[in-house]
Amino acid sequence: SSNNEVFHRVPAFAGGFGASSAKKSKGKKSKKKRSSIMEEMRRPAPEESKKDDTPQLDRFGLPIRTAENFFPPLPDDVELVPSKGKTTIELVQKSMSKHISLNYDMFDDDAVEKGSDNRNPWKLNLLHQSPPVLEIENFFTSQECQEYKSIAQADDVLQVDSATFSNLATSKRTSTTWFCNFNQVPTLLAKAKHLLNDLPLEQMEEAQIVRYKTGQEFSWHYDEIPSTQLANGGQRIATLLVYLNTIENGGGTIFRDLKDAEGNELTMRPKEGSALLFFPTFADGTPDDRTLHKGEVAVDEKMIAQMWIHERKYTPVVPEGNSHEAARDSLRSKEIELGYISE
Ligand SMILES: O=C(O)CCC(=O)C(=O)O
Ligand SMILES: [Fe+2]
Repeated sequence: SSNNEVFHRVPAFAGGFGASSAKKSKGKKSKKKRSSIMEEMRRPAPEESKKDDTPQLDRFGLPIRTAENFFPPLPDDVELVPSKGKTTIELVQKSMSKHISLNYDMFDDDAVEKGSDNRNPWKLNLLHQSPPVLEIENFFTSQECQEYKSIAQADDVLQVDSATFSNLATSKRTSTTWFCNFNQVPTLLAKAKHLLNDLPLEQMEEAQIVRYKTGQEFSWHYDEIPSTQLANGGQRIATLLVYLNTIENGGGTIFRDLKDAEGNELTMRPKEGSALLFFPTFADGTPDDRTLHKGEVAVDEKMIAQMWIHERKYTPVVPEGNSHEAARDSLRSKEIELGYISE
């Protein structure tokens, strides 16, 4: 199909590694050891062993991991500072001190984009202070959202391979992912570059468009990359995702350990054109375990465009032949069109 020149539709397991740092592994190990002994002690006598509520144990006698029990709780002394009150650019900048730089000059004191006369301005909402989680309202126009949805929906040829959960996996992802060629998504590239203070194109991972149909989800995970797989571009220092439609029920992006200003589990409800920006690791590549999150089970169909930002130059791996270089011209045209640079 000619669509294959534009993007490839691939099984949904790629992206979102559900990784764990050395620190987490240690915590997990001691936890599992403890519960293993507990399980041994509670093991039913042989004549009872057919009961349905017998815990499922693996060949080491450890409880079988599920997406819900795999991730250890954060230590009690970890810093968590929810957002209170209204967002100012000063507060955003302060909360971002250990992270990739934003283009602070483009915003006024109230974190509203300056001088965007005839369109809805970008507006930063600091959803959480430490770790920082930001919403960027009006990141995409409605028309841009439609355009990006159709990039994915144009491909009706290849089969979807969805469920990817096994005992060995830490996370379950049942959505469908389309990997875009850089030269097909100049708006996303130009806007990410502009927001992230002229971020080099080479640090951007392949853009993805993800669709969740009713009942589909991406369970708890970290966006960081496993420590054994950092050769290509190092860590993911930022996650940028753009919601392509507004959703009333289900499909939120939820952070397990973060609270909103009212004390509820921090949940971003998908809003057409809004972007969510958060940081799987600090700018130096140290994982930030506080950003454990999930894409909640969708009720209404949900679509997002997303991109991860790397520490260093990243070499694209999909689709075949994809390159940053091939996107230079379309990116430049888009930057001129959006008024980010002059001709
Ligand atoms: O769909 C969402 O709300 C979150 C997606 C996500 O966390 C991911 O793709 O890594
Ligand atoms: Fe994620």
